[in-house]
Amino acid sequence: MPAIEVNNTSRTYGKVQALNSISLSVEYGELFGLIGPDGAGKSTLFRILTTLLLADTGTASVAGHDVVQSYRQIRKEVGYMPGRFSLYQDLTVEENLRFFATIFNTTIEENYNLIKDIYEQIEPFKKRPAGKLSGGMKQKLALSCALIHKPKVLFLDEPTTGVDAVSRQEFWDMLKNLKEKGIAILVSTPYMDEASLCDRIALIQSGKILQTDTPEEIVKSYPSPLYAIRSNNNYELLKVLRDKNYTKSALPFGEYLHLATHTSMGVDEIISTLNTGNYPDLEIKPIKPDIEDLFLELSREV
Ligand SMILES: Nc1ncnc2c1ncn2[C@@H]1O[C@H](COP(=O)(O)OP(=O)(O)OP(=O)(O)O)[C@@H](O)[C@H]1O
Repeated sequence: MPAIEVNNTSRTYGKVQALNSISLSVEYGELFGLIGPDGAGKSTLFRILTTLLLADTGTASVAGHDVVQSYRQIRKEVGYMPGRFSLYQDLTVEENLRFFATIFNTTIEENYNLIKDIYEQIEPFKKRPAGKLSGGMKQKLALSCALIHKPKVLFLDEPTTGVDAVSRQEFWDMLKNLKEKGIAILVSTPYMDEASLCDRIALIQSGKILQTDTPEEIVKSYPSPLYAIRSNNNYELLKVLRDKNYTKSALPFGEYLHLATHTSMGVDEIISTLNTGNYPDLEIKPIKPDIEDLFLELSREV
């Protein structure tokens, strides 16, 4: 039986359809990413799976227990790191951890093995109030607190939002170690670059899952030839490209434009359609799509 199973789950808030018939399953030892922008419905799904919110329709089970009938059992067996860290700001690092251990009827010592690698990094600051920690340290403490009762399933809602790049990388390394211990991990993120660090991902937008697969397969399913283009006037170039009949989509991506074409074209062929005098430093190269390209492609179809 999967660690998490969701079948046709929907939830509305008034007129807002936050989740629209979501289905997914996550195995033990799997790191599963829920990838989507703000407002996609990620937190709503987390709240349903951690038994804090009821779905309107559909069924879901976590660690083999139904989220409605066996909510007490689920609360004992899962760890949850909500979007905004759930730490007590006035309590010290050590007091926070002891508090979470106590409410789950355990001790720091009993499960120290599971959090050792993470907690060791913040232990030098154990007398510091949680409110005075950096973002990266808060994140490590929140993860330690979510793990202290040895959960079978871990829910992490945007754990890396607002955390510096080095801490983000360290955090993903920690998740890899945890899944190797057999814990199922459902993690949400708005950062597309983090998607490739998951075993499988679901792309979610406006309450709907657009696609579920491994990051590699998701990227492979991108349907068009793709080029990165840069010039001294990307704004105008974007408008020009969007008017070409070979263009399927043209979108800004940092300092480049990503151009998807209906059929495969040589770089020279594309250049020959542009008034190159207007773009003295034009640069164009075929590229492999990444998850963000696919996400935007799928979003266009919704
Ligand atoms: N309590 C609520 N009352 C009304 N609407 C809500 C409530 N909670 C969420 N929503 C709406 O439901 C939709 C999904 O929100 P949700 O918080 O699940 O998304 P999210 O992907 O987690 O994004 P975020 O990171 O912004 O929280 C959004 O349109 C949001 O405005």
